[in-house]
Amino acid sequence: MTNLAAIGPVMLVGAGQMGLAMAQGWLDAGLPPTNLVLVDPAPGEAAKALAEDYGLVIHGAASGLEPNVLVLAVKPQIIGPVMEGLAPVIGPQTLVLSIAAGISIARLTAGTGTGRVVRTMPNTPAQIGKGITGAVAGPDIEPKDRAAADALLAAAGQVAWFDREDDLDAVTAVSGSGPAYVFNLVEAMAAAGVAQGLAEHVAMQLARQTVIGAAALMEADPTPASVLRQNVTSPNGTTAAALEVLMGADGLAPLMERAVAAARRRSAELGQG
Ligand SMILES: NC(=O)C1=CN([C@@H]2O[C@H](COP(=O)(O)OP(=O)(O)OC[C@H]3O[C@@H](n4cnc5c(N)ncnc54)[C@H](OP(=O)(O)O)[C@@H]3O)[C@@H](O)[C@H]2O)C=CC1
Ligand SMILES: O=C(O)[C@@H]1CCC=N1
Repeated sequence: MTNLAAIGPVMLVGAGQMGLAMAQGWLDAGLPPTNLVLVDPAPGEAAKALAEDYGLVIHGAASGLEPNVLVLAVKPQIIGPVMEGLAPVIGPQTLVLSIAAGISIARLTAGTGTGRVVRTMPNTPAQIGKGITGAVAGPDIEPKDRAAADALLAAAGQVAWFDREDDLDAVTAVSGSGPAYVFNLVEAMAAAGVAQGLAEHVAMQLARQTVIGAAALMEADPTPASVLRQNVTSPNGTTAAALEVLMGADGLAPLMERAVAAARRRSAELGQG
């Protein structure tokens, strides 16, 4: 694996939720803080705290800096003008990584003036090195670019490369947005516990630790999720009663299918600008 220290200066444009989660992953994996520059015209408290902790500089604009890797972590809605403003710092040495939902390689190439682009879709568990990122290489990506991109993305967790760019909208809908579905599951389980008479804080403790425990069990044990589910399900017991509802014709599977389809549609729409 490429040593992160060997990658050279990395410029993160957009020090928001996802950009900072990735930055934390890179720093934890050995990117020297002196090789990381943040660009954000109005950095929030979390960006300021990270900068303070690691001695990072936050620039209001990118002028004058020449990164080897430029990471676009702004909202898709403003990426056009942001790319225009970055023209002075993008040179032949610059590898561009975008994490913006829906923004195609064609738009990234046109906007940055380089085909050395990688379109990616990470997720927020990147912050603790447990994310998963989907990635598609642009037209002028060479093996050394791909290795550098892979090293940065791997610092945030697993990396899955795709040949078909279209797949990235589906990746966005499953794993990019996916952590929110799991957090919403915790909220729903806690609310259901309250409806059954539990105190709110106890219901939340039970729901949260159940999801944490189940995720940790999946990480420790490669047994398929369906078998882990069956291991909980005593014949004719309480879990079977609940799963009859959850796995029914109008249960979780069709609901999740609709939710993921909606996210995929939105990803495609964001790409239209
Ligand atoms: N959040 C997530 O889980 C994921 C997000 N993404 C993608 O990451 C990108 C960022 O999303 P997210 O982190 O959620 O959004 P945030 O709003 O948290 O982060 C975007 C950051 O960019 C800043 N910003 C605004 N204008 C500029 C500018 N001109 N130059 C530099 N920075 C600027 C924003 O500042 P201000 O708040 O002041 O506008 C904000 O701090 C999006 O494209 C999204 O699709 C991808 C995967 C997962
Ligand atoms: O909600 C969004 O649009 C971004 C992309 C994936 C997760 N968050």
